[in-house]
Amino acid sequence: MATPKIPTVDLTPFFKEGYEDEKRKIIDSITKACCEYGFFQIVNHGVPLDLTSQALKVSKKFFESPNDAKLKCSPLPNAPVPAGYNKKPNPSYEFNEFLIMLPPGSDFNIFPENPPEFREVMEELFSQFLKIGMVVERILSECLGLPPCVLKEFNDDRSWDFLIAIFYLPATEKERIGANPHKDVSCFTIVLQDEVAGLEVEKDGEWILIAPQPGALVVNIGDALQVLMNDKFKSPRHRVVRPNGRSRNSFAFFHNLSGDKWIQPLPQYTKEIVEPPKYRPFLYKEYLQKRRESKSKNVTRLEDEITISHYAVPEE
Ligand SMILES: O=C(O)CCC(=O)C(=O)O
Ligand SMILES: [Fe+2]
Repeated sequence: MATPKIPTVDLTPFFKEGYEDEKRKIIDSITKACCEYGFFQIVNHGVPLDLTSQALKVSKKFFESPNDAKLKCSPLPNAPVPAGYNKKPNPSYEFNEFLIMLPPGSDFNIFPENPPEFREVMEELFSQFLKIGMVVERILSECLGLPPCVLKEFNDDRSWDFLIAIFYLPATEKERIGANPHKDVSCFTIVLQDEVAGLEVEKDGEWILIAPQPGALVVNIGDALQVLMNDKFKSPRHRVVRPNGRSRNSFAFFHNLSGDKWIQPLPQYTKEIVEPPKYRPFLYKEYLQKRRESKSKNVTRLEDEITISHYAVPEE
C-alpha cells in the first residue's frame, strides 16, 4: 500500500478579493485533511521565503555555538514560560535543545549576542507567524460552514502565543527519538522545518512522515481547537524521529488562547446543531500547567499522560 500523503494547499486566493470558488475548494481540502490527519501543509502563505531560510540559518548557528554562550540565554527564574535557551538533562527521554520566544517586547525574552542578527530575525519571524496564524484561524473557522470570525470572536488575545526554535542532534545507535509522541495544547501549531525529514503523525497506528517541502509551512490542530469544535477536528499525536548523520532544525509557533479563558465546546458546534458538549468547561491555563508538570516528570506512557480526556463528559 502506498504511504498516504499529507495534503498541501496553495493559499494564494486568500490574499486576494473575490475568488470565492477557489477559496471554497481550499477550505474543503483543509477540512478533509483535518478530519483525516489533523495536519496539512501550506504554500504561498505570505511569509517571505528569504526570512524563513535566514531564520533556519541563524538558529542553527546559535545551537552550534559553544555551550557557555548558549547557557547565558537560560530562562529567568520568574518567567511564566521558560523563555530563552533550554536543554533537557542528559540522559533524557527526548533529545533536543530549544529556545522559547514570547511575543516581541516581552520582558522575559532572552536573545543571544551571536549571531548578531538573531533577535531581529526571530522578531520578524514571530510577527509573520502571527499574521499567517490569523489567516489560518479564519480558514479553520470557515471549515465547518461557520463565519470566518468565529474563533477570533471567542479569543482575540494573542499575548499567549509563543515561538520555539528547536535543534535535534543526529540519531545515535541507541536512541532515535527527538520529540516523544505528543499532542499540542495550542489551538493550532505552525511548523517551519528544514530539509531534513523527521516529523511524523500517527494515523490508525502507523507513523506517517510530514515530508519537508521547499517553501511550505506545516499546520497541525491542537487540543484547544479540538475542545472548541467538540471533536469535529482531532488534535493528532505526532513525534520527531532524528535523522542519521545530521542535525535537524525547526520552528514551532503555537497559536494559543488566552490562559484566562474558560474553554468548552462552542455553541455553534453543540447547542445550535443539537449536539451535547463532549467536554466540561475548564480554565485553559490550568490545563497548560498540568501538561507542563506531566512533561517535567518525564511521563512517557500514553495512559499516564494528562490529556483533554481529563475534562471529557462521560458518555451516557
Ligand atoms: O520539530 C518539529 O518538527 C515539531 C515539533 C513539535 O511537535 C512541537 O514542538 O510541539
Ligand atoms: Fe508538537
